[in-house]
Amino acid sequence: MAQYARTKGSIALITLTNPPVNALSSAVRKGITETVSRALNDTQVKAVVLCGENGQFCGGADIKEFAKPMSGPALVPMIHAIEAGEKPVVAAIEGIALGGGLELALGCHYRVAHAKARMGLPEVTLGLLPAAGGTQRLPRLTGIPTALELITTGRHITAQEALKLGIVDKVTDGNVVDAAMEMALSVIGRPLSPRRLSTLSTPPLANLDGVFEAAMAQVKRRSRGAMAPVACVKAVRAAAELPYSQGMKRELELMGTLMSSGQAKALQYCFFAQRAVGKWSLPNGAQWNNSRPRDIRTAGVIGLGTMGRGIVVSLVKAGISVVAVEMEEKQLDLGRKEVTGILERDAKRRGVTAPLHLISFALSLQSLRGVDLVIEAVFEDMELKKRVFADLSRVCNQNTMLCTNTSGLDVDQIASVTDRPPLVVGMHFFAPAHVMKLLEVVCGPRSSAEAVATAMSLGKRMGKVSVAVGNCPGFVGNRMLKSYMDESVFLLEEGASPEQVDQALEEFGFALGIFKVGDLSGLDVGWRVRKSSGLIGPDVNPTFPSRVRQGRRYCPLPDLLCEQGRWGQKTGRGWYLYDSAGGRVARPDPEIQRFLQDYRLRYGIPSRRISEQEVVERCVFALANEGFQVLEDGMAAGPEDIDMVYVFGYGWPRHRGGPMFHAAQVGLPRVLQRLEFYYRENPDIPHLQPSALLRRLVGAGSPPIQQWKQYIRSTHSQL
Ligand SMILES: CCCCCCCC/C=C\C/C=C/C(=O)SCCNC(=O)CCNC(=O)[C@H](O)C(C)(C)COP(=O)(O)OP(=O)(O)OC[C@H]1O[C@@H](n2cnc3c(N)ncnc32)[C@H](O)[C@@H]1OP(=O)(O)O
Repeated sequence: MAQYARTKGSIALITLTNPPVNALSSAVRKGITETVSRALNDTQVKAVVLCGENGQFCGGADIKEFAKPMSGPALVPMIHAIEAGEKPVVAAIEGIALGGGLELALGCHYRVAHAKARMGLPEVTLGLLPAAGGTQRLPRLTGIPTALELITTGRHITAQEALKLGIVDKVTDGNVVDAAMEMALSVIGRPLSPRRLSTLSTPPLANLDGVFEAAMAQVKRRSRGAMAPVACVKAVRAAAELPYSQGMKRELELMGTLMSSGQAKALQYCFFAQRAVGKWSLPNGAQWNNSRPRDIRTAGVIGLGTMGRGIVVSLVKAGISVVAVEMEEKQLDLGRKEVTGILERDAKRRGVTAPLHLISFALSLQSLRGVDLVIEAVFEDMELKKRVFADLSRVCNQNTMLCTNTSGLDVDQIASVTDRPPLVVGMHFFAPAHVMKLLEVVCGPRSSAEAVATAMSLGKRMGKVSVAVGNCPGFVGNRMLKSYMDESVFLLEEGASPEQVDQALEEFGFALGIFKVGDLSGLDVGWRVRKSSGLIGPDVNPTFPSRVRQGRRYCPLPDLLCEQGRWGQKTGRGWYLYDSAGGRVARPDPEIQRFLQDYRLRYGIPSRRISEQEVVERCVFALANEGFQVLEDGMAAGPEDIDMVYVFGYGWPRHRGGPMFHAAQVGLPRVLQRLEFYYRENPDIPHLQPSALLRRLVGAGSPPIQQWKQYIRSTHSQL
């Protein structure tokens, strides 16, 4: 898995061969070890060039091997042998040099990169650190602040930035192997000691303590509860304070702790899950690799509210020409201003020109006649959406794909008013749509494979993680969210405060607690949905609203709050208090405490002390329990799909893998036992009743998450 050739007489060319990214599997490490030794021992060879086949230098360690016992030569001595060798070794970096791939290149004496190459040490995103000497060599080369930033964020850099930072010695537009050969020939005979990074000292830095303290504070703030960024700071500190050999010991020690951690397993699971969700399939056998997406060049967006604006920006940034339609002139002008502003700010940040020429604004659906695809983003109201789709069906070319950005309405019902149900799919974006990475692609029972393929691929083009989901109320994300939200308000009834629930969830790792999220997105949104679904209406006694609706426990607290005009940040008051309408800083509100006490008194609900454990278990296990039901109902293809929906759309802490992975990590028997306990205590909350799939999995001895699909008994799977 490393080829050896002697070229130009005195140059040995070693080529890594492990498609698609030349990951450093045990076979590749063996190949490199053997070929480097051969080159160093061949008296005809004066210099060595190391490259990767198929335009990729190296994607780093083989992540799949992390789950297995280590075999074959280790990376550290392999890289050390290259650096310590008496012949110059030049890395020819094309495509990518990531993780162990960049560490390998840092062990070489010179580095030449193609202008389009990208480099980085992304181990932190996998719950690890660059433990093949990366934390020790990079600070010696770039200085501590740069190394700290690159290692703790895992950010990829371009060849140009790498050149500026001194990480590569030369950048070429031409053939990188030829340029590396040329460099190799030119350095033969030059002293190698100054090129051995491990022998150098880190460049001096004033206020070392201050720099590391600030870095530590920053990583703790940014990635709450994640271990790897903290370990990365510690490892770089070792480079600054210890001789290389001791720094390497510290690097290994820190890596040892990370490698065996649940966080690393969760993050590596996420890496593969993110890729697995792109491999969708439908019950009729159509799937990602046998269905051709359409080439979308022009799109229409209807509705320029918050969602529509974000969708326009996402499409335009993907290079698609967009016709943005609003029915009222005032809304259109507002939308135009907002969209233009977002694109201009983004372009300024990136030092490019805003692609405003790609957008046109219109007041009539007629302007959508010739577009390839339309995304409707009007108000979440079935009758309104049906009217829009019936109109689109009349106005648009017969072949235009019609997509609805609904967050939970029946896509098939919407499709039924058109003349082309096979060309209708749901594209559920998350607010703000130009920022959030998740796209739920809702496959209606009549959506064609071509339509699904097109929506999935369009999502990818817009930089989204597209997840195919079934057509049920709330789809995957919002359907599960209901159990989670219900639990959080039930906890308030029983004695908790919004800040107590939020704190427990934020300590668990959520970016924001559920009540802060509610205030941010607007409490009136859910209020409207509850009204339209019949949960609130003329039958409900306004002075003493019932706590049972549609046959299950119901908490009227959010409705009572909305009736008081407490709609969240937009009104300056919600579950929290804000300085003014639109304020962002949440403060606990004593009025809410009184409101909750009065409520409990009125309904005779005894207030009790609720532990952090109960908050997390009831919210998170209820969420996962609904996830099992989603799987059983065939609305998600597998646990990975659910987990990616939560990681990319709902602020779920990535280092906990997703709700389904978390359940597996906690242990399915424990999750089952806690749900049984809470259900016994609250028999009026059906979503606490353990799902049949969870019971079956426990009965089968809790197989690994990758095998769960075998236990699903869905008879009408939509995926
Ligand atoms: C007691 C303790 C002892 C410790 C001893 C420690 C010794 C030192 C150990 C380790 C140090 C080094 C660690 C590392 O290097 S960790 C890996 C770092 N590299 C990365 O994180 C890169 C990951 N890959 C990517 O970011 C992307 O894949 C990409 C940018 C390379 C390419 O992107 P794209 O073109 O979009 O393609 P895909 O992402 O779809 O990937 C294609 C295909 O390739 C698979 N793949 C990619 N990278 C790896 C990899 N590093 N290992 C294994 N497989 C990889 C990917 O999964 C896709 O395959 P598919 O899932 O089957 O579709």
